[in-house]
Amino acid sequence: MTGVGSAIERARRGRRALDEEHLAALAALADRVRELTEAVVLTDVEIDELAAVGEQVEALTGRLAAVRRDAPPVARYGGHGPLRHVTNPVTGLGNPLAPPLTIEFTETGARAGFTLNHVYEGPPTFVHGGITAMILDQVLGMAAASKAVPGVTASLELRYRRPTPIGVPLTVEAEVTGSSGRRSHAAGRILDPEGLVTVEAKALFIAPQR
Ligand SMILES: CCCCCCCCCCCCCCCC(=O)SCCNC(=O)CCNC(=O)[C@H](O)C(C)(C)COP(=O)(O)OP(=O)(O)OC[C@H]1O[C@@H](n2cnc3c(N)ncnc32)[C@H](O)[C@@H]1OP(=O)(O)O
Repeated sequence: MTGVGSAIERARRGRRALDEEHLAALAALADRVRELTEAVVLTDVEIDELAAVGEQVEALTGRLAAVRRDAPPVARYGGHGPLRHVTNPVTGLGNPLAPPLTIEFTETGARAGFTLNHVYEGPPTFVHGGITAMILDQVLGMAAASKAVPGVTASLELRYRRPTPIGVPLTVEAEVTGSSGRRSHAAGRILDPEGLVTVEAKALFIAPQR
């Protein structure tokens, strides 16, 4: 077996699934680490306190790393449905880097409401463009996977129309615009609280060959 498709399938099959209780505990830990990350970004404590907290965090990292998996786990959310990648950097409940977004499927695609804090800041008071690109890639990809053919991103085109603000409710939405064979096309956008488009995206997803 060669090719990206079989590599993805082999990797998924080899991952150990978490039960609901374990997933809930991992998600709670990831939430605490999100709070820690925001506290690091905004802290104004003295240098000695920074060093002291750093030592404590190092000790906690050692406790978690004491028993390691070879690769991140998968789980069925709510104990049913498909195996999900619980450490996806956009939606993963178990990944502190993920905001995380809860994506709903719509008639034509997918959408999510979310708010980003200063951890995701690029230009002062605005979201980093790489972060909005990552979110759009994921949501367009999920729209394509649910309404057309699941695939990896072959191209992603972005238009940054206005800055995306930090700390306010945002919406991301995507719809499938076409599909043929192994290819799915999707379009989407991020909207600010007034409904103004901040970033527009178009993407092509291709189902990898086995
Ligand atoms: C088991 C499956 C699971 C899949 C998973 C599902 C996940 C459920 C959704 C979750 C949502 C995730 C959303 C985030 C998804 C990432 O972030 S994926 C990570 C980023 N992307 C990558 O790493 C992809 C890297 N690239 C590749 O692996 C390969 O280039 C690809 C895209 C699989 C294509 O390779 P290939 O199958 O060998 O392609 P090839 O036969 O050359 O081309 C096929 C056709 O597409 C066209 N094409 C290829 N590339 C392009 C392009 N960039 N632009 C235009 N046309 C192109 C070709 O011209 C060709 O057309 P035809 O000749 O058929 O008319």
